[in-house]
Amino acid sequence: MEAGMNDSPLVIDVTGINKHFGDKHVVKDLALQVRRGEIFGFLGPNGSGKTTSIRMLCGLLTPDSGQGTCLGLDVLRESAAIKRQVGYMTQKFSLWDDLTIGENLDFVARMFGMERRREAVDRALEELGLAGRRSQLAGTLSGGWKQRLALASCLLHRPRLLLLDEPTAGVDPKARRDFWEEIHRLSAAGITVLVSTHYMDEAERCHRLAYIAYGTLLASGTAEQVVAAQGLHTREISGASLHGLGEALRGLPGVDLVASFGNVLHVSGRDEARLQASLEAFLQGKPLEMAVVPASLEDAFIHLMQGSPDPFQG
Ligand SMILES: Nc1ncnc2c1ncn2[C@@H]1O[C@H](COP(=O)(O)OP(=O)(O)OP(=O)(O)O)[C@@H](O)[C@H]1O
Repeated sequence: MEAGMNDSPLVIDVTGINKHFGDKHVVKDLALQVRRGEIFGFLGPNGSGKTTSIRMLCGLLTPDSGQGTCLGLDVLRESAAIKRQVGYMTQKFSLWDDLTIGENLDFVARMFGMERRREAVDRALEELGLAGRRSQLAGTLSGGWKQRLALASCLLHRPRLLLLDEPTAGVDPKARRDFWEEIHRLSAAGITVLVSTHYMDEAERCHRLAYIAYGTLLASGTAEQVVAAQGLHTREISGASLHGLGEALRGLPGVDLVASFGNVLHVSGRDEARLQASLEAFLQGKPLEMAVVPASLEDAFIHLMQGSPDPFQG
């Protein structure tokens, strides 16, 4: 978290939030506090309730139970007012391909019933570096520029809270980096950002993050805190042939998880002495090397995931 952010007012402050769809309990007792200007990441497997949580926080979906505020407004009773004050970028943001960039923004401004639309559209174009492309058809933009336009649309009505649902899915690395620079600029200007992602590098760019699996928030904090809370000790195994090694290592005493990272394996466990003893015995005489490395955020997430069986399966 940035220096001083601990004193910033809470923009999201909810507890005991629940949501069911039929007999599926998809968000369970969610408690979340996010401060002004913070970039807060939501991570977790598909179907774990990230989108549903975001939709409840921005007033698009009413929780079955719970309490709290978003932007100082009651999440159960004042959802319409919340909706007007947040910017929400959905997973499959939609633009009108056969309208120009300027027309797309003007259309959104009309939907929000904004006054001085021209001014707002000009400002949005300027702020996101789209001014030179005002007359270009949205359908001709690359993925990265489309996403930039979608972000500009969400910002038109000057929201104080941005909710971004997997905003960079399918966008190339350069465009993803630019997008995150923009998110950090917005954060520095006091806009709070709640963002869901499956990318580890993006998780590390958040001030704080939460890991959700099957509706339950399993961990939250800075990336360092989330990793530390898992209490993992990690060894990196490298060598000429790692083929089949993962399977052989899983199940050894002291080995809680094995994860491949390119040409190396991360082998982790909570009991360092048992992990070390098992690996030393296993590796003896084999053309493999072992090094002590810090557990990564991905190791921590895999560990969290392993401890959380999918209640909707079998
Ligand atoms: N409107 C709905 N009606 C019924 N079930 C729903 C509805 N919306 C979501 N669900 C179910 O709720 C669960 C949580 O879905 P949600 O989209 O919130 O997960 P997610 O974490 O955002 O997943 P992903 O990473 O795939 O986007 C899933 O099992 C999903 O099928």
